[in-house]
Order: sequence, then C-alpha cells, then structure tokens
Amino acid sequence: MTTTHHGGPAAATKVSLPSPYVELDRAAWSRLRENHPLNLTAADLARLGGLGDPIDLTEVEEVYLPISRLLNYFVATTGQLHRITSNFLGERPPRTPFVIGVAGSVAVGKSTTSRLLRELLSRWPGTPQVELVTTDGFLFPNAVLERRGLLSRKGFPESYDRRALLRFVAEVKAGKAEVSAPVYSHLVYDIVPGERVVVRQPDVLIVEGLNVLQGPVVRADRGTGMAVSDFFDFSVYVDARTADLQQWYVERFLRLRETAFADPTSYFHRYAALDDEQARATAGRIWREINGPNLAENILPTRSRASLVLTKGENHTVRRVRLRKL
Ligand SMILES: Nc1ncnc2c1ncn2[C@@H]1O[C@H](COP(=O)(O)OP(=O)(O)O)[C@@H](O)[C@H]1O
Ligand SMILES: CC(C)(COP(=O)(O)O)[C@@H](O)C(=O)NCCC(=O)O
Repeated sequence: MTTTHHGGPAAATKVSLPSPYVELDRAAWSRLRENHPLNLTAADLARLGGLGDPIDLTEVEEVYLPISRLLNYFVATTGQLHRITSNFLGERPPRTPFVIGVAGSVAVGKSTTSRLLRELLSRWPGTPQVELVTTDGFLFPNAVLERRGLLSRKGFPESYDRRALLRFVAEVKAGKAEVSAPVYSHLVYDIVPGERVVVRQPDVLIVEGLNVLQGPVVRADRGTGMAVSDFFDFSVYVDARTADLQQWYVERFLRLRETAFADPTSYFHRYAALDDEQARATAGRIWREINGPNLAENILPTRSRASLVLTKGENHTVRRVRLRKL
C-alpha cells in the first residue's frame, strides 16, 4: 500500500473534483446556434436592455440563441421525463412549468439576461407563456428588516422571507392554477403594500435573484430541508470579475442620479444632488459594506451549482461559457 502525505490542515480542506463543466470560449459557443434564426429585432432589444447593461444583436445571436436552442431541447426532454414518472405512477400528469433560476451579483445584468431568455423562449411553439419573477418581492418589508437589525443587510439571505419564496416556487411547479408574489419597488426601496404579481400555469417560470442557488436553511428546529433551487430544471449564473462588478455598480449609481434618483419619491432622492466625486464615494461605500460582502460570502459560493455559467468581460459581453455536462 502506498501512503501519500497531503500536507497540513489547510491542504486537507481543499477538495479536488473532476469538473462537471465543459468550457467553451465565445466563438465555440456561438457555433452551437447552428441555423436557429434570429427572431428579435433591434427595437425588441431597446426594450429589453437594462440601465448600464448594453445588449446588441450580435450578443443575442452569438450567446443567447445557443442557450435558447439548448433550453428548447431541455424543456422537451424534461416534459417526457415527467410524463414517464406520471405513467409509472398511473397518474394523469398535471401541467407543470419548466423552472429556470438566474443568479449572480448585484449589477451583473441578471435582469437583462432573464428578460432576453423570456423573450426568446416565448418564441418557441412549445413554450409560449413564460413568466419572470424576481426574488426582491420576497425581501422582508423595511419595517421588518429594521426591527430585526437587517436594514443594512438587504440582499443577504436572511433579508428574504425564504419560506414564502419556497412556497411560491413549489406551488407554481406543482401546477397550481394561480399563485401570486409580492412586489418590490427599487424606487421606494421597499415592498409595495398590497401589490402582487400573479402567475397562472406558465410553460416556463424564470426566477431571478441574487441568492436563488443557495442551499436550504439547515436548522434542527424548523425548515423543510428544501431550497428554491430544488425546483429548478435549469439554472444560469451570470458572472464577472468583482472589480468590474463594483465599477458597473458605481457607474449605474452615477447614471441613476439623472433618472430614478431625480424622482422626489425615490428613496435615493437625497443622492440626486451629489456631484460625481461624492456619488462615487457613496456608491463605493454601499458596495464595500453591502453588495461586495454579499457577493463574496453568499453569491459567489453558489456559482458551482449552476447548470450554465456566463462569464462577462469588462465591456459587459460574454466571453466564456461553462455548461454542466455531469
Ligand atoms: N436604486 C435603484 N433605483 C432604480 N432602479 C434600480 C436601482 N438599483 C437597481 N435598479 C434596477 O433594478 C434592476 C435589478 O438590479 P440588480 O439587482 O442590480 O440586478 P442586475 O443588475 O443583475 O439585473 C436593474 O434593472 C437596475 O437597473
Ligand atoms: C433589491 C436587491 C436586494 C436585489 O434583489 P433580488 O431581486 O436579486 O433578490 C438589490 O438590488 C439591493 O437593493 N441591494 C441593497 C443595496 C443596494 O442598494 O445596492
């Protein structure tokens, strides 16, 4: 028998596994579009792009059409698998949506990715009805966050009503006729009282949010032992270098001064009058105190759970794609 010495305690904690991903550069990935036609126009894109998150037709053709093509196969195959299970059980298969999670840092452009996926998937004959729900609706209202000392932890896992989110996704997945979710306003920086979005048995549900790939909350006294990600049929992690993300966050903050912050009802209205230097300092502080630590502690560690990782370069375009094959 041969004994190999692996070093001290630090070395012992490092786990090396075969990568479950196949990695492709942009050129190799874009070839997988094959002949799938571009069915979005420049006008569609103008409607879909986010603030500070540019998107053009080349990006759609080279990055998003292959994803759309792959997802169309996955939807069909997952449906077959579901029917096989129902036949095995001697049940009539209920209508159940294909659920996609979209995760990533604040300011990485999850919203644009999610809106594009919704648009592209809804153009396939098998999935005309695609709903998109963001997890910010499940943030606790500011009054609750304040009571719990969590106002400066917005976006951290504990700032969400995770049980309500789990119930929402589980009910949609179970084919319930009508399920509703609360609504968050970035402008007011709080949950909008009494407002709900209603989801009615879509073909596809996209669940977008910072923490959607997180595992279950493990507590001996309570909890279901399940997480929203248990209901995902596919997931996307939108990735970028932390330094780029911080810069994108700060730049978006500067631009929000002229748009959202200029609105007197905006929670951030007091920031509208800041000059560039002051605005950079404020955004930098919010990043350092909230969004940066949340990325490092909670979001980045979930990246390896995604089915697909899209890595953006500093100009916001996707330069590398990792697809899970194992
Ligand atoms: N303070 C704000 N006021 C108005 N809109 C905002 C504010 N912060 C973020 N947004 C918008 O909310 C959306 C979600 O932002 P975010 O959670 O950073 O995710 P991402 O940039 O990955 O889509 C984006 O469209 C962004 O432009
Ligand atoms: C609303 C958010 C928590 C994101 O929510 P998500 O939909 O990803 O769950 C985030 O955009 C946010 O507002 N963070 C607080 C710190 C900040 O103002 O950037």
